[in-house]
Amino acid sequence: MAHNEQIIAASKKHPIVPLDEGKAYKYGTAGFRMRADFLEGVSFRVGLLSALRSRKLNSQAIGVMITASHNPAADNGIKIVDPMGEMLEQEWEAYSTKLVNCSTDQELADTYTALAEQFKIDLSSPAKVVYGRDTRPSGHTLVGALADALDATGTKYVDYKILTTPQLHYLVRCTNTENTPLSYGEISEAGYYKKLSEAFIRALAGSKVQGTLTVDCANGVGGPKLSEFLKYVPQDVCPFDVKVVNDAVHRPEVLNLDSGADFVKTKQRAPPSPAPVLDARCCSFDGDADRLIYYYTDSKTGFFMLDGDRIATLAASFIGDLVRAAGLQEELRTGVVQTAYANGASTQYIEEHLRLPVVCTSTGVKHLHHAACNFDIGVYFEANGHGTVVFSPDALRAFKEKEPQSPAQKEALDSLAALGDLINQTVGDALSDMLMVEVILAHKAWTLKEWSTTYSDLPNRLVRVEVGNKDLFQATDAERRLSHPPGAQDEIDEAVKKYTKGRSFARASGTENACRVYAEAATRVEADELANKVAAIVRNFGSV
Ligand SMILES: CC(=O)N[C@H]1[C@@H](OP(=O)(O)O)O[C@H](CO)[C@@H](O)[C@@H]1O
Ligand SMILES: [Mg+2]
Repeated sequence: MAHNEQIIAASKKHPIVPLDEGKAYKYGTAGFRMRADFLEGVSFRVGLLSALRSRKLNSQAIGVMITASHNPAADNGIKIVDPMGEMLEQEWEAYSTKLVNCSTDQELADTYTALAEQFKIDLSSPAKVVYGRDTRPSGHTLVGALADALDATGTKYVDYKILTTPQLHYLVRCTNTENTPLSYGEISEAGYYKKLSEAFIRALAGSKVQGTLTVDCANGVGGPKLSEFLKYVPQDVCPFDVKVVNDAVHRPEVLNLDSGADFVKTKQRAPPSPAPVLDARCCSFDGDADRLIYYYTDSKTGFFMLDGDRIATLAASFIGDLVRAAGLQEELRTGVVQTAYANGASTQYIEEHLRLPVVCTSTGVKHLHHAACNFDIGVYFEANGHGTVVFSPDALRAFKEKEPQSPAQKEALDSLAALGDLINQTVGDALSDMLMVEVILAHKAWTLKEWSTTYSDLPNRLVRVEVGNKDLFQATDAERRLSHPPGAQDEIDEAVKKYTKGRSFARASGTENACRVYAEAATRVEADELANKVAAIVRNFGSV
């Protein structure tokens, strides 16, 4: 039977749920993400697209991750991962949207064939897809639909079952680099733990992690995976005292409930359970373990959060010092990538204190990742805790091959090489980022309080504004200004002018049906006032 007939037959088992009039499925910032009962047909169709993509890219393996990250338990989502573990190329997001929105099985099969023709894809060539899912119960049905699409298109596949999102990215890259000079690691979950634990010990280079680290896993997949990782850290060689909390994966209804990195960042407080312990070093993962936020509670000043901006500045400062100690500062360009949501004080600290260049990109990690790859060492984090550090092939080679002229230089080169292995090169990874932070704190012998004094955040406010049609709002200049509707940016500029250290911008959200307004200023009162004024401007322009 030709692919076409098989696709039509298999598709009947996984029909697409029609959306309300005028609505369509869309491959957004985080792939397709919505209530899980809409996603079975979507998953099937994503399977078809992944098969095409693999064949288009000379049979390299494509990844599919089934997760809705920090969303409520009833949601789920589907994301496609490109061969080096990076996010799906943007142009193909549109093709997947097109395939998913076909209204009949026949139209689906025809669109599949048309795409194959458009890209001159030989449908009899080999194709491979590897996939995993988070702990949501709906994941079962969704991988079933995915596998049916892969069978119908004669695609080989590996089901890695339950994984964190960054683990799947790791496995995709390992699969496609096996037996090459770029080999990224052993192609297994155990390989991931081995690589990270070995690099962690090397990067610590004898420094000791101080005290207990409490890790809130949002009752998601990060819990069991962190516990598994810890078995690979020999406590006699490397004492690492970790308390894993909120790891009730057997109770799907509590996933992301009052816990996790997104809760901590948006509510600006510690999870209520377990009860916060004064001065304890704590961090939170999100539901699929690709975001990380640190925090502590001080007896006098209360809750203090160290978010993505803080992690970026910590990493940039440490790595910048190592690059200088290794004598590589002329050879390798180090830089930091942020979005407009980064606190202005962090940007100033990086530029003026660390003397490193900062690039601002649009929201969404794929934009940051791309910009970070233009540096030899690119540190990127969104304020929400999603990010990583990417090293160019030149940088990795220099760490391994440069002849050290002194023991101190050798030590710096070894540390950089270890960080190159420790830090996930494919995507932000809560576990790997956490180990990086722990290494840096151990080397500096810093508590979270010491880390938090490097600079003071400007008071800021993020507001969500409901508007009739968010598409009226079009942004430019890395989303820092509005080009449409006409006149809106002039009014925002007028408002901002009145505030000391004032900065504010508005943009349409890429994940929700709303606009977001960010404002910061010298004082809390001014930041709130500015945010309210700009929100009022947006509301006004959005109501026409
Ligand atoms: C202000 C903010 O936090 N925006 C988030 C949010 O995007 P929006 O386009 O702002 O809805 O979701 C994205 C995907 O998770 C994340 O990358 C981004 O940082
Ligand atoms: Mg996530």
